[in-house]
Amino acid sequence: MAPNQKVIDAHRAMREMGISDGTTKEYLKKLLKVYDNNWAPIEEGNFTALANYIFESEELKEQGAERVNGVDIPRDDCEAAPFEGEVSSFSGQPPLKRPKLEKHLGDISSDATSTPSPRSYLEVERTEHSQNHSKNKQNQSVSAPRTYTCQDCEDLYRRCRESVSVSREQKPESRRYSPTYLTNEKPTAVFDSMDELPINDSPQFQVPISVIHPGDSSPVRIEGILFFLFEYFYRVPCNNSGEKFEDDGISDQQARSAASLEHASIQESHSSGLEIASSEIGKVKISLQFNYTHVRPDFRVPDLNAVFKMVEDKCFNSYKIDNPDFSIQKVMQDLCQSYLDAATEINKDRGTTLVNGTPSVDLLKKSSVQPNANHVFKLTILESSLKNSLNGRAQIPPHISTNDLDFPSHNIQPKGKLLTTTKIEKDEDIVNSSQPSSSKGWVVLNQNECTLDGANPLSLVVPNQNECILDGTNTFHKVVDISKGQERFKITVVNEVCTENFPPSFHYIPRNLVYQNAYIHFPLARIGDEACCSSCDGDCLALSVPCACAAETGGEFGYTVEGLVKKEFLDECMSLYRDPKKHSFFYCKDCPLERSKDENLPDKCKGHLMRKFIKECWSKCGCHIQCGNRVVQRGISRELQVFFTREGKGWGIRALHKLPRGAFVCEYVGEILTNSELYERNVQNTDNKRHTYPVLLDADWGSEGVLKDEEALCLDATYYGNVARFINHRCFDANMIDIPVEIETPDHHYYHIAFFTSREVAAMEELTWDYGIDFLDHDHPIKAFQCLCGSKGCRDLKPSTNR
Ligand SMILES: C[S@@+](CC[C@H](N)C(=O)[O-])C[C@H]1O[C@@H](n2cnc3c(N)ncnc32)[C@H](O)[C@@H]1O
Repeated sequence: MAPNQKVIDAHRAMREMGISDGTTKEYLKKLLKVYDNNWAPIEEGNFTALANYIFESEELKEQGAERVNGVDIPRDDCEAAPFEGEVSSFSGQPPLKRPKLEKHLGDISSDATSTPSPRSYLEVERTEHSQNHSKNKQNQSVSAPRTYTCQDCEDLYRRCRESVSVSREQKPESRRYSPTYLTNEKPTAVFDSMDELPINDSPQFQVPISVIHPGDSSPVRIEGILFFLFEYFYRVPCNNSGEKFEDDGISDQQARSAASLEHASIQESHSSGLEIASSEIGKVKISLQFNYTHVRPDFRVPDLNAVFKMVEDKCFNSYKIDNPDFSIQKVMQDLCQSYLDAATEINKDRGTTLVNGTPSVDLLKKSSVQPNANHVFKLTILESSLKNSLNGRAQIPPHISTNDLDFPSHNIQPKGKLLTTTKIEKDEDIVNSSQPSSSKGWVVLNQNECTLDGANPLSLVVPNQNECILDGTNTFHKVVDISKGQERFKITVVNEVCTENFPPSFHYIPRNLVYQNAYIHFPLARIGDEACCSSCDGDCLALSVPCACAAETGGEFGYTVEGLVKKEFLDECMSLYRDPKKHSFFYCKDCPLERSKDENLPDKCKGHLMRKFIKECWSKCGCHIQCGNRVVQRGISRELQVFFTREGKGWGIRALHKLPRGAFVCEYVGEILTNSELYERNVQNTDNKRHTYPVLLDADWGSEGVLKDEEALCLDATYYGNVARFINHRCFDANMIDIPVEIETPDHHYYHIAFFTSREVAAMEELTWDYGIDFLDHDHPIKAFQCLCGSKGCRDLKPSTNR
């Protein structure tokens, strides 16, 4: 049988990184098992997931054994490995009771309190996370280990990665080719504004297991961009001489048209380098230089715009940047400006100190560029500036902040790409494009011409990212990006009200993560042809007859071409909320919620409101990621801000710009827990003084028969969550509504909760949601907060001291 083309491609990509065919074969087999033979996540980003898997598995081997959460496991398949953290099923006190149905204006005197509520959103008083952690630990230590089977490979791989990420905290990261597909670990961004802040209650509990998100793509990495820049700078003239380009996403046509553009003379370039960007006042410059004595005779300096265009195309492909304003030139300018900012006035103004306190001038003297030596490119990058230019999706390479890291450097060879591993020393290279002395030509990003105070300013300096800005009165605080670069737009945090600088610590995650036992497994084989549109192409919304993915919404797509929820659909969803009696509730025969309260003697199901789902296209569909039926999976597309409310509700969120009705704001993201796990968590934390943030995923429990515990799920954003955890409650006329969205799986026990505006929302107006709390339910084990929503139809009729 002829070898599969994908297998060939995988081997080729790995070879380029110096990985032998034997090694590739070994790990590719394992990874295919992990992904149920789904090639899409493996192929993504030129087989990034495979490269990471190999590097990290090899790293583990070097440590002597593969370990899962600290426990040695057999190297081959990690089978039969017990691991810490498995907890036997919990039984004990009853868990949280669901709030009863909300009342609405005009219906306040109805008997709605006796009807069930669609959602649960509860407050509990808690103290530090650390208590939680220690209790969890105690609990785990007495639990029975579980035996692994092959079916657990995916989870196992993720757990293996967890142990890797733990060990990374103790030693520098190494040989990490690019960000992983499986993102269960703590984000590796260097500039971690929240982490830099003086918060001492950082959550310490077990890191949850990641869920692969359909919209995953490699985060933008600056060194990746620079590599592309080298590549195309050199390759344009190569093609001119008739050599064939390797296929890496840039078409021959593109390359040829770039190659045919006007070339400058090589001599000119050598004498001054080719300047590609500079800071505003021109003090910091980036130029491409090459040693013409070694370069091929056909080498001509290409037109820079053509090179930029090629790199941008490459970035669009590799990083799925969908910002039309993305520009390499802008990135490079920001790089220069950030270098200058970081090194000079800006840090002084902010009173921040550079992490590396060595004056850059001294460092530069040490590493001035030698004519024929390995040339290095060094810079200092401020996260905020770079992220701006990439619309918030940039990730500063982790090696910038660590010592002794290896990462593949890009040697340009006449015949195309060759990736080698270059040792990176602190205060040394960021990008080193030098090549072995036997090589014929090289292209270097060189900061030779940078001058600050007359000295060559080459240095690696990581500025403090605690960008809390304090005015004279100490009442205005601003955190640059609470999402730490994980969302397309940065999400600032401001307090114009008091001196509370920032919300209590939590881990920002842009997508849901499995905590432990939740059964989230999406074999593509489970998605039948009727539940996807494999024959579609491009944008499904442009079809004259809607495809199969519109079936869930009655044969019409839920979204308009502008990306808004359709009026009719939104109206229906809102009426379901406003007047739930008109719509059906379902009553489980064996309600998982009641079961989790008392397994032996569960109460009767109180009922769950059937919800209307939107179904988005996904991996098995043939359409493009930009298809109009993929809104939630593309993530936050509006500029949001976390701000301190004046009414006493704590932090809330708002949009910086006006939002039309039906606009997607954000998804409710948190850890995916089973109901028992949530119950356990709450029982353990009843004496603590912290809020919990659970939301049930019960929108379709009725259609499933009897749900097992691991299928009855909820989201908890207490420790891991996104910006949605700051959305405050409003009893009546909230300006957002939550709609269940099916993306990865037609099984509705796991789905996404997406917030859409229920009316036009003005810029800077607080975004609110009706949690569905029954403030009159005095039997509820957790006391509801005193509502300060201020709406005319506020359901909290308790006498208030604050209102
Ligand atoms: C999901 S959090 C919202 C963010 C929260 N304000 C914060 O500072 O982190 C839910 C908590 O916010 C507070 N909250 C939300 N809506 C409120 C309201 N209408 N009135 C008073 N407090 C509210 C309650 O303490 C509630 O438990």
